[in-house]
Amino acid sequence: MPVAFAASFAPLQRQRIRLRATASEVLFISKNLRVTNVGPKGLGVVATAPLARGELLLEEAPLLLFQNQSFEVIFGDLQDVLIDDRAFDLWESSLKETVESQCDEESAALFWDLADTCSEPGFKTALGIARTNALGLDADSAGLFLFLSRFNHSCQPNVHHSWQEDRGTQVLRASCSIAEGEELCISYLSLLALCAPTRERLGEISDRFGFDCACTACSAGERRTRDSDWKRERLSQLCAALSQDESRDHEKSGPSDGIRLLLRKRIPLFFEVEQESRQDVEAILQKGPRGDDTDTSETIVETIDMSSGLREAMDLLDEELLGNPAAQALCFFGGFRKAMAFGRLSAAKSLAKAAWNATSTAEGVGVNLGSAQGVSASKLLTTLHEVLARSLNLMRLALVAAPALVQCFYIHSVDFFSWLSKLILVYVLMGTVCFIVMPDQLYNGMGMGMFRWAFEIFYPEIARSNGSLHDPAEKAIACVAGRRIGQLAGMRARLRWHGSTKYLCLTPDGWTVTGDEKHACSVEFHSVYWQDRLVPDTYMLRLLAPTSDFHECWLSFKPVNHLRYGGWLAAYPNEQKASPYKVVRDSSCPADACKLLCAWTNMLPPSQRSCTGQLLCWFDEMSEQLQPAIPFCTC
Ligand SMILES: C[S@@+](CC[C@H](N)C(=O)[O-])C[C@H]1O[C@@H](n2cnc3c(N)ncnc32)[C@H](O)[C@@H]1O
Repeated sequence: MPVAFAASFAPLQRQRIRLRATASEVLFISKNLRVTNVGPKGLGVVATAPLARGELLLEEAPLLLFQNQSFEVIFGDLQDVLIDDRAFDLWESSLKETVESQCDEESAALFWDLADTCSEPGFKTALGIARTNALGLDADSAGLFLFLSRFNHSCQPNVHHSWQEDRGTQVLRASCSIAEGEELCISYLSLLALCAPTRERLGEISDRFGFDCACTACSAGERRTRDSDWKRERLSQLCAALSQDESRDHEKSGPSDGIRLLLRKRIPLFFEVEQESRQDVEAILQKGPRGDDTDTSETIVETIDMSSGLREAMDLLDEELLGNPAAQALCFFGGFRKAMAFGRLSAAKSLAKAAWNATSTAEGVGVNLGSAQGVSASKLLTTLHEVLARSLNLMRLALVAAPALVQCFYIHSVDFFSWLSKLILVYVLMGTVCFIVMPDQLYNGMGMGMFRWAFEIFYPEIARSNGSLHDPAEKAIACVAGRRIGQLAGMRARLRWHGSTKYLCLTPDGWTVTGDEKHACSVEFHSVYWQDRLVPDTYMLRLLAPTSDFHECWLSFKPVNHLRYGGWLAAYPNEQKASPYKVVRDSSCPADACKLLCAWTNMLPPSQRSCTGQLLCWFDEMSEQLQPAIPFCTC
């Protein structure tokens, strides 16, 4: 029944979070991309300005989602049904009807404009367009994206695409530096399939996508192709060895930090170059690399130490896959797991960091905090809290000013020094009472960084703040978006002043202002290290404001002067000039918000930098349905 079939093509609902208010499903698009004719491949996307490695290029939600039966029929095991004319017609009209009835006019027109290399030349079918352009999202679903569909394939891709399930979008980032005028290509194949020899890749692309790949890697000369095939095979052996289960390594070789490569019997390239070494090579192939006769199986085993294996893998990745960060992340992650299994903690730590950095470059790991919407009870609480918080601020101000004011009445009746000493005494007493009664507000909200030592003695949990990575025994763990405050690195958020609908926005000249949601910029959390140690709960904030010249600059705080709290926020192109921010959730925060404190300003010498400071703004916890991001690339 066509109706039942139609229901299987579920066009995605409109995304709640939009970076650009357009009618299409494109949430972000770099202004440095252009769709143009790229020769025999048809249309393609080229860079109109140099692009940096890791730069965000596109974020797009699918126009159509193929799942369950529709996926199986068009891309999966049930494709055979389409050989039957009647079944083909039913599916074709069902997909057509879905496009026409459920997509807006502009999107439908763009859909019909997409390439169709599966149907007869000069004739387009909806199924042909879907097959030519849809991209696998996971093992049993695929999506059709209007802009992403213009990216051609390359076996040496310079753009990495990742499906970010929590946001329901494909995110594209440059995987290497890209020059102006260069074509931007993604890989339609998995990273593993990219390591196959050229002939196998060409076969797979032809079988699965119906075209002959004309990328630079596949159309290189015979010699270059052989060299490349050899390197890719070596790369896949290294990757396989790195991702192999560590427990098996232990069984075979006892605890060591070596990795065992299982080499297929093959004639390596140098064999053809150095004819005279033929006998040596044959001997090795017969007896294994060390010349022992123990391994008589089909494979040859080579054991190399992990660090040289990793270095070799990185070199090969640079040569063959332009230093693909997603592949790097997989290798580093494999290395990390091995290092953990071998008990090499410091190596594991740096490998985990390398894996995380590579993943951030490839995928910009993160989720968008968005704003908590539509819950009227929580809105009411928020408003109440806001009223209370403001009244409390007024009371604090009155309390701080009262002794000085009262004392002023007596200034004429006593000598100045006894008047001053009384005033100081009153303030010391007040400070002590506050230190006992409301220490967290005093420490976090009033810039008491210089008294950190006192807080560390009496209130270590406040000085450290909650949610820290460094105290696994901690009971009350503060979370934002389901993540501990110490683990926000890679996350993206939009900052909203608590209790208002005003967001952090950027002016064209790089200053921050408050504005409505439509103009809000996002920030990306980056961990802060001081003398190679992670500073707990503290992050550098990278601004994502694609339409501004200050896109991907760093948020920095500039105080008015040393005497007054307060200052300006601005975007700095240079990370060194930016200030870190500490995320805090203490008893003064309402249930759905955290505080963001400027952790230190660069005006202070490092020895005096503290983790407390000016209260800048609050940011809302994300709404429940968004999940934390996947920490490592899954390719
Ligand atoms: C998703 S579309 C890419 C955009 C398409 N070139 C266009 O004009 O809209 C996929 C089609 O582009 C062409 N294509 C993509 N990558 C190619 C490559 N490496 N070599 C040859 N053709 C390619 C093939 O015709 C393929 O079916």
